[in-house]
Amino acid sequence: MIVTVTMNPAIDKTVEIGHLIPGGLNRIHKVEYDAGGKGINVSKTIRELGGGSIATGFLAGNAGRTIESVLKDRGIQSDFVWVDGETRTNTKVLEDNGEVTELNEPGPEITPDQLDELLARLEGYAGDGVLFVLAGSIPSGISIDIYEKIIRLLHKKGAKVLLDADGCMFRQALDAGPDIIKPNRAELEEFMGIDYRASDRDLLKTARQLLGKGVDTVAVSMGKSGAMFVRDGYEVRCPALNVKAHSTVGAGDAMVAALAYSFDTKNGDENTTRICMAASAGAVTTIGTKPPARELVDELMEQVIIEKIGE
Ligand SMILES: Nc1ncnc2c1ncn2[C@@H]1O[C@H](COP(=O)(O)OP(=O)(O)OP(=O)(O)O)[C@@H](O)[C@H]1O
Ligand SMILES: O=P(O)(O)OC[C@@]1(O)O[C@H](CO)[C@@H](O)[C@@H]1O
Repeated sequence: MIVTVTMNPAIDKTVEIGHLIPGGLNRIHKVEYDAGGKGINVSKTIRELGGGSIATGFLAGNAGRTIESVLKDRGIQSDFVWVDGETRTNTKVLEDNGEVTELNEPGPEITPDQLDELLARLEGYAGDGVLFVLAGSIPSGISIDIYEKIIRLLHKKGAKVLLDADGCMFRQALDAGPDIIKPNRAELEEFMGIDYRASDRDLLKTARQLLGKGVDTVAVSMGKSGAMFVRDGYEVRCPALNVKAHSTVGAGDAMVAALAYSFDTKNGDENTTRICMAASAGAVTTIGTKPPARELVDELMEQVIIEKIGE
């Protein structure tokens, strides 16, 4: 069983404009709305891949009701804690050259009781064979060590955790030894404390260090430069697939979904790598943060090139 946890869901409003003029009048020629937030995107992609998950986290207001109904229409079970206020709307400004400017809102305020309610629900789902996906930012009212706390809580119950978080939350959560992580290049560079572009060798070295902290699998996503997958006895790098990019937002979530789906279906290392590369490339071809279709993922899996790395 997979449970996705989105503490801070969002309606993603993708607006397409020719070229963004900061400080000027920008006319939008297309608008697209999606039920988003990282864990929710993961649930949507798992569904497309043919798997199932329970989506949980916090929802609020009309935007929250819209998200809940989108999930229902897609056949995704949801169990959110309802809070006051309004789930955020995140605006993604997509220019003709493919560049995306993201304007992400902070999200509603969460009270200690509401957080306790979510933790109780997570504990209720936890057990052997259950994978929790903790993904994305946290709304106000919640401290940055929350992912660390949740990982410890879930591990006590025998569950596994896939973490996709950035900054301090990523660093702090590592102390609890998440089982699978998917940092992108920038997140890993920040973790390494470097302000230059890390080489593959640097990234590999850091990924190996993370394995030493109790992490079982590290997937480093590197945008159009591809990805690296590192676990004990399996170290590979894959160039990105050649696809017609529309919006890269959510590509990382599709990779997380493929990792979770692979864990749940006990896919081997090579198949996991293939489906991760294919699902993430497929997500790049879709409008807004829509998941890639399974048929496309199957086609793209054939094109994945897996290069062994390591010394
Ligand atoms: N232009 C592209 N062409 C092909 N594949 C791509 C492209 N951009 C991203 N990908 C695929 O998607 C994966 C994830 O991308 P990226 O590293 O940008 O994730 P991310 O930063 O976590 O994204 P997000 O937070 O927006 O979901 C890459 O490892 C790659 O496989
Ligand atoms: O503000 P966060 O939680 O870090 O990221 C939220 C978000 O940008 O992530 C998804 C894409 O990965 C979008 O659906 C959503 O708007």
